[in-house]
Amino acid sequence: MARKIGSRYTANQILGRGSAGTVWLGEGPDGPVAVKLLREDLASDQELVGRFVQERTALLGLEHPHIVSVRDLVVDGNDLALVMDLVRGTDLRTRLERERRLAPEAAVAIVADVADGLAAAHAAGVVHRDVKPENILLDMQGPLGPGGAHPALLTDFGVAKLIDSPKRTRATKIIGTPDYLAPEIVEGLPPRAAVDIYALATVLYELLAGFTPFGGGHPGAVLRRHVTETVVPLPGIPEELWQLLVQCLAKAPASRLRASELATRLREQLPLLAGMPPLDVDEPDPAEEAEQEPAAVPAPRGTEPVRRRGAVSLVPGAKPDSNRDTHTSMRVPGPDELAGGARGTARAPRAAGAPRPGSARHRAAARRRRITLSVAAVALAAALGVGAWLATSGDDRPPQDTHSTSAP
Ligand SMILES: Nc1ncnc2c1ncn2[C@@H]1O[C@H](COP(=O)(O)OP(=O)(O)OP(=O)(O)O)[C@@H](O)[C@H]1O
Repeated sequence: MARKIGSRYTANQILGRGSAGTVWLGEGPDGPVAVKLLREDLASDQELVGRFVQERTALLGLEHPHIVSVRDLVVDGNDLALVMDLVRGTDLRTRLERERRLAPEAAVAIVADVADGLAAAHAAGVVHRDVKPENILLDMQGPLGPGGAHPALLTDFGVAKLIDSPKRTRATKIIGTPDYLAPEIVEGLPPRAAVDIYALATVLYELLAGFTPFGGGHPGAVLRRHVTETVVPLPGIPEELWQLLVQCLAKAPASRLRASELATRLREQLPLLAGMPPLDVDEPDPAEEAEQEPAAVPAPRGTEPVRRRGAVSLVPGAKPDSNRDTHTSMRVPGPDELAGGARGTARAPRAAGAPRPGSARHRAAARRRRITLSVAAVALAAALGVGAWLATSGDDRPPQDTHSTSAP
């Protein structure tokens, strides 16, 4: 059923739902658009509306072939909507679910596109903060690139930051998706451009392997692995590509490549990857994961049971508006839980048919948890000895001296 959005747009048909609202196929004065209509409880939050207006310039200013541009912001009665370029295609999560693993050439081509988009955003002083397959759209009407990959566009720029509440984030929480969270965020540092590189390298690993390097099990264990564990090599991956991944998954943000360098280096590798089939990597064993999960993060006495999964809203207290398991709440893990977690549990991929390495406790479904976390900074700091999990509602812009990048 069609509905008016402000005076200039009509929303005609639902394209998809996320945790923040519903995306519609719409029509505007200049033709078809995608309209992200935020949930009513978000739209009625005056503080949030104020921030949308404040961030208007940054949101509307990002123009790049690999970024889904925001064309307009509509604040109209109970409606708060972002009007975006319409991408006719699918998101990368859907493709990955369908194919399980991508051929290296296609994976690298997609990630190089996203790196180009990030380079432009970082040069404009914007950090995405939520790079993940759900936020990468594939334009099926665009020309086919290397490995048969359609052009990839990064979407949802600045949305995580806007929807995140300063009141709550100033205290002790982070918004994000644990599988893709850079270690420095876990350590309480403000998110700079390098967090996007880490997240994008995680996406590349996931496209190649079929699972993320540090995911699986309890969200607290996932965060701990980002800080303490090293990524385990993927069988059969070309050495140069592996070195690139390792560099971009470095614990130290300064060691990671900048987005423009990453795009260039990835594209240099494309000829070597032409025709290579998807890597033959066996999935970690779900049965072993089920056995080991509880031991990794034991429930402390006298606390509520951990809620392990389930879609919840991006904003605490609001009803979920998603039919996908992309956000999960968790109870704050206590110091005992974190300190008592299993050691050396980073995913250990193995060549198909090789014996299991013994510590595979990762369910396929658990790999895809998209989680919004509220965590106690002090508790984690005590447990890890690395600092607090602090969400920052402060300036997300990368310091120009360390991570500014040039638009391609
Ligand atoms: N600009 C767009 N053009 C076409 N389809 C889009 C566009 N933006 C989003 N969609 C579709 O709408 C769906 C929901 O998008 P949305 O950004 O709300 O949620 P998400 O990113 O999948 O999840 P979450 O916001 O919970 O992380 C996407 O999966 C995609 O299929």
